[in-house]
Amino acid sequence: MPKILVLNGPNLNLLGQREPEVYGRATLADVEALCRDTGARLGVEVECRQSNHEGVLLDALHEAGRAVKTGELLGVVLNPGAYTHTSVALFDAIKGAEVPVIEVHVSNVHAREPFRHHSYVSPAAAGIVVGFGVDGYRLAIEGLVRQRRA
Ligand SMILES: O=C1C[C@@](O)(C(=O)O)C[C@@H](O)[C@@H]1O
Repeated sequence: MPKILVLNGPNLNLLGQREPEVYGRATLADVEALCRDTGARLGVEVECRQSNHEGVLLDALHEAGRAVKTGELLGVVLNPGAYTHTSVALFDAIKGAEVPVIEVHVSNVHAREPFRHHSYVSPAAAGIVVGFGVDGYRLAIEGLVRQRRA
């Protein structure tokens, strides 16, 4: 069965308790269950990982790039959290590993503080889903599967 990696970055382990007026009440476990259910409906296995460490995210993207080349992985659904707005290294990893990435943000970053308006990840992304709450993960998985099966 083809696979998708759902990769969550810093502070997303706090979903559900973290600023619920911005991010809602769903926990990371809820999000991961939603992702696995979405994958099951589409005939895709979903692996979920979360890290608060930039280097761990980079290593996961490099590994994902290798798995895409062997045909084992379709791509990555990535919520880079605050690294979205700071990390040239994430941009370089996505480009360098040649991994199809759908960037997801739970909140509408463009309606928030100006420092959230710029993303280093977006120019390297194959698609972007912003502002749909945690349902954005479902939309991103559906979009990635459609893109990769087209
Ligand atoms: O950690 C996050 C979460 C976020 O990526 C989102 O999902 O809305 C938006 C980022 O600006 C923020 O730093």
